[in-house]
Amino acid sequence: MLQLTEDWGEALFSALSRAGGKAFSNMAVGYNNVDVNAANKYGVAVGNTPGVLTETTAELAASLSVAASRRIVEADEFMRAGLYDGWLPHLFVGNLLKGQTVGVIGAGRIGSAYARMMIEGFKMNLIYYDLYQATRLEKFVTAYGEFLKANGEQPVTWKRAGSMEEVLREGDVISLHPILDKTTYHLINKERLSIMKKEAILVNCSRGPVVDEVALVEHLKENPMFRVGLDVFEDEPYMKPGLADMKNAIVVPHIASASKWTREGMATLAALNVLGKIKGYPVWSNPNNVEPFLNENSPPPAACPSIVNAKNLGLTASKL
Ligand SMILES: NC(=O)C1=CN([C@@H]2O[C@H](COP(=O)(O)OP(=O)(O)OC[C@H]3O[C@@H](n4cnc5c(N)ncnc54)[C@H](O)[C@@H]3O)[C@@H](O)[C@H]2O)C=CC1
Ligand SMILES: O=C(O)C(=O)CO
Repeated sequence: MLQLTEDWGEALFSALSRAGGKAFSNMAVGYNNVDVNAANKYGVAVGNTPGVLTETTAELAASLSVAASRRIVEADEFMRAGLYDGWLPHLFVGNLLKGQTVGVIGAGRIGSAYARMMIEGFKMNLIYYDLYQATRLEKFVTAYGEFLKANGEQPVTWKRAGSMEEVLREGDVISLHPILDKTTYHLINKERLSIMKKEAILVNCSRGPVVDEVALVEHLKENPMFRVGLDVFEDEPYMKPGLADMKNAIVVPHIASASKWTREGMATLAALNVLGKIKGYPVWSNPNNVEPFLNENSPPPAACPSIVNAKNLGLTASKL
């Protein structure tokens, strides 16, 4: 069972295979640290831990969105420094979320859960970009909009953007939730930052290299009302020079999945991936529904919860 901080490629899979190893599991849903082709070559099953991180990670993204919008960290530092002198009309004025547009790039499990939180919680309108249509999310926003309208409130709306640039231009708060691969490396760069609104909020709880962090530091310097909330960094555990000095950046150390329930669930799924393969179990048919593996009152199904290269290795799917 491995951490997402370890890079697994040809040399390690070859060594694992020579030692008789047949299975490996990341204790993470993202597996950009794993060379799956190399694992395929040596016949090693690669597990991950989907589903148990969804709400916890989305909640941190929502927390960063609110904290950045309302300048909570700056205000906290000001208070602790003994600088508060009494109420002032212009003290830490931030952005109202209600009625604004939330942009989501990568509307998969976490991106969709985050979108719902911002829509239900703050009545924001949605614009999203993904390679695939997020049908369930669209249906939810439509139904919620109708509910609000029936109650005499302004309905929320959704739009699937034809390009990422459309989201960047229109979003007031934009949260990044794609996987990291070569299509999403430096997805947010100097040019794309320049088309965002001057007072936009950018949140990244996906992977650090999705954002060109050097370009981001420059952008933060030039646009003091542009704010970011970052859980992940290009060269973890380090930050690019200058980022730590920026008042308009909130930075936390890759804690988006750090709730007790989630971390226990991740450990359980990772262990069951490996154990299941050793026992010769088939692969669970729906890795988006891993609840049956997490019930403390009944034994887990006789299956590996999530093996990402099951098809490549010709592993059988569970009929459960
Ligand atoms: N900060 C943290 O602690 C955590 C970070 N993560 C990161 O979040 C990622 C997403 O996790 P899930 O939502 O569970 O995965 P998911 O697979 O459900 O969602 C990823 C979405 O990104 C979309 N996508 C892929 N390439 C894209 C592109 N070029 N442009 C736009 N969208 C694209 C996919 O179509 C998919 O809908 C993970 O791969 C991981 O890297 C996940 C959990 C915790
Ligand atoms: O599961 C992941 O991808 C993580 O980043 C864990 O925090």
